[in-house]
Amino acid sequence: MTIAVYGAGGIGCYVGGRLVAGGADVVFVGRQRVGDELAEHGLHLTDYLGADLRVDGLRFETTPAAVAEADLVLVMVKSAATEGAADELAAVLKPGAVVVSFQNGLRNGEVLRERLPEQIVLSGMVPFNVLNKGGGAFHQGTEGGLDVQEHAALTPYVEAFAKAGLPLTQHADVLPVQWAKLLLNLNNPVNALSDLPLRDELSQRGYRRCLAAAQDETLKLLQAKGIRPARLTALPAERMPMVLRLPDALFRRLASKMLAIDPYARTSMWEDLQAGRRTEIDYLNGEVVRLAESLGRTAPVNAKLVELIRAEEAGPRRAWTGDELYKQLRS
Ligand SMILES: NC(=O)C1=CN([C@@H]2O[C@H](COP(=O)(O)OP(=O)(O)OC[C@H]3O[C@@H](n4cnc5c(N)ncnc54)[C@H](OP(=O)(O)O)[C@@H]3O)[C@@H](O)[C@H]2O)C=CC1
Ligand SMILES: CC(C)(CO)C(=O)C(=O)O
Repeated sequence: MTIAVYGAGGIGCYVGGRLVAGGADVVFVGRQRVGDELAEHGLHLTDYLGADLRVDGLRFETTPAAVAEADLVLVMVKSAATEGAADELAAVLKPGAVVVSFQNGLRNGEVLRERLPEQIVLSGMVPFNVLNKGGGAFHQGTEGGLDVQEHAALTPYVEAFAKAGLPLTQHADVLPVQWAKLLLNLNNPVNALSDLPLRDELSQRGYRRCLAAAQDETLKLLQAKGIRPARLTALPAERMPMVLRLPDALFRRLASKMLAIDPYARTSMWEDLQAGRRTEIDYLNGEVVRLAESLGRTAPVNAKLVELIRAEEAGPRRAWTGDELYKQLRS
């Protein structure tokens, strides 16, 4: 059984590398620059629990043809690249292959499904953070395995993921899981605008109030739409904004688990801005704006975060304090 990682970047190299370390047959498809980096330094995986793995002898390819024989394809490109990846996969994949989108946002599975009618396409979710440290080193900074839409076709792979230390949790209805993750990802722009590691950012009430405002707005819309987000954290999603607004000392005492984040961890949106790439803002906070529109409402806080990230993408960049940002979101 061959597993392909399609889009070998932060998440792809980490998840694929763990699978190889667990004994799975994995082919990585990604960019030449990443292949060169891995050829020069090898793949070095660490995690917040102290795991430290060196993975050698990777099969790294740069063309879609490399997945022609794959039985399971893990799609791990950024959301804006999904359409292109789907077209490439459609030209080479064998019928019946299983394709899982392990991407943030809600729509990637749909985009893949439309273009891959002969394959089994499932939506998945990565709850943890991976920092690309450069030189072939990738670090998992927060806890979690992998979540995925339930399907019998996944049965042959369950053991490989368990051996990789990234067990698959299957969900009959994955949409509430995706929305629950999206609620957490509403912090991505706040983190990117703060220019701080996640733990430093979430330690400050100013930034937490920004996230709480974005989550409150989203929760009201989800309620109107009849969607109840799944419970991914110790705290139900509905109670998160109230806890985020607590003063720092109280927050540290009552929500210490939320700060149990590796000091290096950042968000993928911060990484995108840092690398001068287009971010996934349209697929995260932009999704909330679209939900509001579909209900004949508005989502001003999330719309403002979209606008601010657009401005950062165009440059020049600046670091916002929590209070400055909160004022902007409320203006
Ligand atoms: N990083 C994280 O901590 C987390 C990320 N996620 C989600 O996982 C997904 C992947 O994120 P991440 O790993 O950070 O992204 P990266 O940008 O690090 O990795 C994606 C890689 O795929 C490459 N790529 C794009 N299109 C193709 C293609 N058609 N064929 C081959 N390679 C391609 C990209 O190259 P290029 O840059 O040249 O386009 C890039 O190297 C996103 O949806 C993200 O939101 C979820 C949880 C945590
Ligand atoms: C894990 C989390 C929420 C934060 O790193 C993420 O999904 C991301 O960075 O995109």
